Amino acid sequence: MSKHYLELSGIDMRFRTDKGEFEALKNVNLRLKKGEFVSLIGHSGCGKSTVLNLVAGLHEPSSGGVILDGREVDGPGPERAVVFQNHALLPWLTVEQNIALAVDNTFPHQGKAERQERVRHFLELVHMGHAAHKLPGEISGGMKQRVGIARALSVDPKVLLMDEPFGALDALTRAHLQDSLMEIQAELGNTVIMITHDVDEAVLLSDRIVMMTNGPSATIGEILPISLARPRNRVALSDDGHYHQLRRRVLSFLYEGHNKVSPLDKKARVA
Ligand SMILES: Nc1ncnc2c1ncn2[C@@H]1O[C@H](COP(=O)(O)OP(=O)(O)OP(=O)(O)O)[C@@H](O)[C@H]1O
Repeated sequence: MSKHYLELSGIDMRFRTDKGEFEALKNVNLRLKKGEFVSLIGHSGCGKSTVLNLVAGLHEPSSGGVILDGREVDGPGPERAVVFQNHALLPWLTVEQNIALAVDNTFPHQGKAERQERVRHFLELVHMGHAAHKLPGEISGGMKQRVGIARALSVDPKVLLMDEPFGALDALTRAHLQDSLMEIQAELGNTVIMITHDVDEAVLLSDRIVMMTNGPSATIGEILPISLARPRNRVALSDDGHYHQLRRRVLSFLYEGHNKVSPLDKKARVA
């Protein structure tokens, strides 16, 4: 068995299109330790969501494979929970019912009281206990995202996959959620892969930042370890020289050399 918790090996991903085959990814190799927080960053269209979808089991790679905790990923499953940018809550169910649906589906053999306790626990973890009986349409975008995170965590996933989870939020709400996520991560020790376009977010949250080259045939260009001590404080880091060096390294990867995207390319929207 691999000593790595999550392993992507030799992954190529080709899509069939009207114009023939399109090779989105070429030879992607990545290994995560249990409890590691890894961010994926790269220009729009380089293949970040494709990598996440492969780990989620939503795509099957053209070559190579994904192994999680010693088992090959061959389809979606509750041990790989996904948090999307647009939360994807069911609008006709309350906040509590949205989480209960996931819990009931994943733990059908647990008693009702135990399942209810689990739902409550994760609602409290994201500070949403007070809104348990509200509908998604009655809460803010940031609150919806908290519920989405609670729902994903409530099924005890082996890996949490986050696709730009805070991308649609205003800067202050985003900062609050990043802080909450760091607290939750410190408490639960989840293994996380997060896609982001935000360099500051990547440096603040990650143990490593995986920087992808531009497609087609995108691959991992560089992996940057983030050795900043935890817990991390955004205000203190704003005066930290090492933080700025790391930030600069990511910016230079994205905007210099072969990864540079023309300013005319409207798809380039890396912050
Ligand atoms: N089902 C598909 N069929 C054909 N091409 C696809 C499919 N899914 C993705 N692609 C292509 O693969 C490439 C990578 O797409 P992907 O969505 O993974 O990029 P991304 O880095 O997540 O982009 P963004 O940052 O804009 O969300 C793109 O060129 C995209 O058009």
